[in-house]
Amino acid sequence: MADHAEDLIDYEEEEEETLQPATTTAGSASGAGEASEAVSGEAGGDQDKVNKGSYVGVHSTSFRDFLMKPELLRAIVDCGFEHPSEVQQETIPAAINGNDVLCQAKSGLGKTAVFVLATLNKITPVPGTVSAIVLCHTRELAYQIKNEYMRFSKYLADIKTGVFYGGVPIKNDQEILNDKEKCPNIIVGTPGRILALVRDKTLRLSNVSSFVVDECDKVLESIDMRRDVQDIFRATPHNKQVLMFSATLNKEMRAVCKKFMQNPREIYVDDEAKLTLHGLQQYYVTLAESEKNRKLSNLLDSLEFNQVVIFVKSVARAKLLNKLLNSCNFSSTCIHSDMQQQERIDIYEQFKNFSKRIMVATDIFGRGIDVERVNIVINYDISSEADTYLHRVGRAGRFGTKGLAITFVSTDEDKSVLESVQERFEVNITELPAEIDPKTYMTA
Ligand SMILES: Nc1ncnc2c1ncn2[C@@H]1O[C@H](COP(=O)(O)OP(=O)(O)OP(=O)(O)O)[C@@H](O)[C@H]1O
Repeated sequence: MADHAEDLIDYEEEEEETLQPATTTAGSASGAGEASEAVSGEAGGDQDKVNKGSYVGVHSTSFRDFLMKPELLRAIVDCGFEHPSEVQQETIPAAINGNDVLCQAKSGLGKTAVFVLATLNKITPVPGTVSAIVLCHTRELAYQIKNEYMRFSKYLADIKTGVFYGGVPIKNDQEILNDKEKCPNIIVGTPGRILALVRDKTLRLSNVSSFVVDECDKVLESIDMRRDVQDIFRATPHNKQVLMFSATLNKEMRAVCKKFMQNPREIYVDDEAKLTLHGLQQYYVTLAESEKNRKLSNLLDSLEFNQVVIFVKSVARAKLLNKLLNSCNFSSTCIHSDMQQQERIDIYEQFKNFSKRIMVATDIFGRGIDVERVNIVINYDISSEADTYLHRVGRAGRFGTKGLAITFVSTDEDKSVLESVQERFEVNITELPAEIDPKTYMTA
C-alpha cells in the first residue's frame, strides 16, 4: 500500500501550481535532519569559486585534453561534438578529478554531457551493482538523459543505463533490478519512483559512487521532492561524488545544494546578464486575452519555423489550444500531466523526431528538454517567475543557434514579470515589430 502510494508521486502534477514564487529558503533548509550526512561546502569554497559567463565559441581545449576513456572520445566524435563548450571546458576536468561540482551555466550549452561523460568515465561496471544515480524533476527529462547515456556509452558495452519514473507500473522496474543481468549500473529517474524502489529494497544504493542532480534548484525547491532526494541520498555511501547542475541557481538554492556536497567546485554565473542567450531574439506583444488565438494563428502563418513550443499556464488551456490549432490544420501536439505516461513519452519522441512541428506545453516541458530544431518559443501565457521564463525561452536557440521568443502580455501582472525578466537578466525585450527578418532567428 505504502509502495503504491509512493508510486503515485508525480511532482510534475504540481508544475502548474508551482508557477509561484519558491517557498523554500536557505533558512528552512538549515534545520537538523537535512541531508544529515552532507558536509557544508562553505569551507575552502571561495578559492574554488569561478564566476563566469559561458559562450560556445571559445575553443581553447579539446575533448582529448580531458584524459577520458578512448571509448568515450570515440562516442563524442560520433555525436558530432567538435569542441567542448565553455561550461564543459570548465567543469569536465573538475568532475573527472573527482570533485563535487555545483554548476550554473546557461541553457543549451551542454551541461548534460558534463555529468554523463564524467560518470561514464568513472564507472567500472560490476554486474548487478548500481554505481551512479541521476535525479531530475520530470519523467521526460529523465528519459532524455537516459538517451544521452546511451549515445555516449555506445562503445562501453558493459555499462548499462536504466530509467525509472512514476506513472508506469513499478513491477517492471522491480523485475529489471532483481535480474543481475539486467540491473543498470547507472540509473536515471525522478525522485518519487527512485525512493519507492529504494524503500522496497529492490534498488540498493550501497555501491553508488556518483550522485547527480540535474535542474537541482527545481528538484530541491519543493519540500516534498527535497525530502525524497534526501532519503535517497541517505541510502548512498558517505564517500561519493556529488554533481549538481542548473541554469538558474540563486544564493538560497546554492546553500541548499551545498549541504549535499563536500568542498564543491562552484561554477556560477553571478552576472545574470550572462544567462541571456546571444542567438535568441526576444519580443513581447501586448494584447487582450481574447486576441491571443488570432495573434498566435497569424504568427504561426507568418513566421518561419522549424519547430515551435507554445507555453500555457494550465492543462486545460494546453488541451484547448492544441485542439484549436489542430482544427486550423496546424501540425500541433500537446504535453501535460493529465496524460498516460507512455503517451507523454510518445509525444516527446514524435516532437523530437520532427513528426510534429508545434508543441503546446505546460511547464513540464519548460526545463532541460532539448529539441534541436526548436527555433521559436511562444509564451502564450507568460510564466509567473523570471527563472521559469529563462528556462522556457532556452528551449530555442540551443547550443548557440539562433532563435526567437515571443511573449504575450495581457495583464499588469504579465507586464511586471516581463519587467523583472528584463531587470534581472539585463535583456532588452522589445515590442514585436510588424516584420522580422527570418535570418535573425533561423540558423542557415
Ligand atoms: N560540445 C558540444 N558540441 C556540440 N553540441 C553539443 C556539445 N555539447 C552539447 N551539445 C548539444 O547541445 C544541446 C544542448 O545541450 P544540453 O541539453 O546538455 O544543455 P543544458 O546546458 O543541459 O541546457 P538546459 O539548461 O536547457 O537543460 C544538446 O543537443 C547537446 O547534444
